[in-house]
Amino acid sequence: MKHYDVVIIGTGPAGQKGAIQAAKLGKSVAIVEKQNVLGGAQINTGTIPSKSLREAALHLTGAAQRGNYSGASRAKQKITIHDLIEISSNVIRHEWEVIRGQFERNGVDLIWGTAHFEGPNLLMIQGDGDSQLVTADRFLVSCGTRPAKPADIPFDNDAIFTSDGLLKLERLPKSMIVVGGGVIGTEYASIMATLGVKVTLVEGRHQLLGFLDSEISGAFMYFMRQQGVTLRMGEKVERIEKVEHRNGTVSTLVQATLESGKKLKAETLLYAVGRQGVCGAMGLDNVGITFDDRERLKVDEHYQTNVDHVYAAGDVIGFPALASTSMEQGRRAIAHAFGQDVGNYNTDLFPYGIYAVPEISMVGKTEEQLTQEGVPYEAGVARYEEIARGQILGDRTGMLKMLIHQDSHKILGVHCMGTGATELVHIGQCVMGLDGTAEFFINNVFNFPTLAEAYKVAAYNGLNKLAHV
Ligand SMILES: Cc1cc2nc3c(=O)[nH]c(=O)nc-3n(C[C@H](O)[C@H](O)[C@H](O)COP(=O)(O)OP(=O)(O)OC[C@H]3O[C@@H](n4cnc5c(N)ncnc54)[C@H](O)[C@@H]3O)c2cc1C
Ligand SMILES: NC(=O)c1ccc[n+]([C@@H]2O[C@H](COP(=O)([O-])OP(=O)(O)OC[C@H]3O[C@@H](n4cnc5c(N)ncnc54)[C@H](O)[C@@H]3O)[C@@H](O)[C@H]2O)c1
Repeated sequence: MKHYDVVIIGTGPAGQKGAIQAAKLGKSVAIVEKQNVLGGAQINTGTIPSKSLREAALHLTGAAQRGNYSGASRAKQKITIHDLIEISSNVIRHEWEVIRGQFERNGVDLIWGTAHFEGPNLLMIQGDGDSQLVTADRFLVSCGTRPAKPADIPFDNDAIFTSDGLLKLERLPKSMIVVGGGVIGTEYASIMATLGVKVTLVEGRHQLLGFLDSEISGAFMYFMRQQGVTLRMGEKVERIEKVEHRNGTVSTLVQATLESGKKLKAETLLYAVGRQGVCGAMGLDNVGITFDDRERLKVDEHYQTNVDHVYAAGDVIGFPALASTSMEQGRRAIAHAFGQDVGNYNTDLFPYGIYAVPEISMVGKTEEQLTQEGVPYEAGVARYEEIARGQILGDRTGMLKMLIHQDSHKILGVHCMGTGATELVHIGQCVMGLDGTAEFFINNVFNFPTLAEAYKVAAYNGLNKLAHV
């Protein structure tokens, strides 16, 4: 039986970074994966495929340049699902090679199979036809989550599907009901609308992406409607079924019945109301670790569970459940497990990137939070239509808002929507992390023409308003 310093369960972003960190510390490390592919949801069903699909949709429909070239920049008249999936498959294949190469170069043992704890330090790995036992001093549980799939919904991966099933569609549908206006629902609803699919989005709350600054989420809802998406806000789906539809010929449609009694019909339905844990089947009771009703593990600030030698990171520990945060959690968990100090960790400066159409990103506080906390601030706003690069790109709708402390002029939050928002936000994040003020943007020269000029314009705008206070 082989013994390791640490065994990691799951090759998603948390597991990958944990494994490499352990190897860099000179530890013997094995990583276990139950699927027949590397990379977890990040590479295979979540982040990478959805972002590749978005890029393909923007390119093939010409939507990215629509402001300047109207319909003329459409790269392909009839877009098929194959066109959309092709780029995604290439990126995924490349990512598998990158991860495999990193494991090989760093001496990480990759074991294919499903991990199950048989005792506090003993793991059974059930492979395809064979099984093996390994022991380790420490463990990192980074097994991720799966889409929530209530038993009363007739999922068939053809007409009714989760975000995993959407990637296996054989054709681009004419219409789609999207249930859930969280990040997955809004990203896919806006991507599908860009592709010309008639989308109805049903969300139980009255605001999409409620954690965003309300000016941004309000503007985003406006743009969604402009793209033709029907938003059914404050409505809950009660029942989902397939029904016969007679319109000359007989076809089958999906029908969603809302609590309000409304019935919606479409060719397809994407169910995106959150994710469910998978650690329940891992034998954690043999180690003395408990989990909640959504199979999430509780950890302390070092990602240590209630059993000292078992750490957990990534989606399995719940919020914020992002690839970006999972990577850092995995690295930090392993560093702590082996007594390595990794310094400060400013969780207040996590950025959020929403890859919808248009793209949205934020870091720091929203206007609503600052008002509630009684922090005096001013908002400096720049619109892409007054930024030369925004004009060149043909993005007439983008904006960047910087929240500036009224007295110290420190940056308290950055909220951005439009081309490049998810990249642009990091400039603000750096200035915030280094305790900078709005004057930084005035007193430094930026490349021109760039979207980064929006920071300068927003700083001028905010400071000018403050000059009158
Ligand atoms: C549609 C979609 C889009 C997303 N977009 C973004 C985005 O744009 N940006 C972002 O930051 N995040 C995004 N996310 C979230 C991101 O994908 C997850 O936060 C991230 O993948 C979680 O990483 P993880 O390492 O915790 O787990 P996962 O990536 O879920 O990996 C867990 C791995 O563990 C394996 N495993 C589970 N149980 C066992 C077992 N018993 N034995 C062996 N192996 C096991 C699984 O097979 C899996 O490969 C998106 C998610 C979805 C679904
Ligand atoms: N760009 C990104 O960072 C990104 C992209 C996609 C996914 N993710 C991650 O994936 C995870 C899952 O995302 P998600 O969107 O599935 O979950 P979510 O929990 O973020 O959103 C689910 C939404 O569905 C609504 N809802 C629940 N039941 C409903 C019903 N019966 N009828 C109508 N609406 C209902 C909820 O009010 C909520 O707004 C999140 O943790 C997210 O962080 C991140």
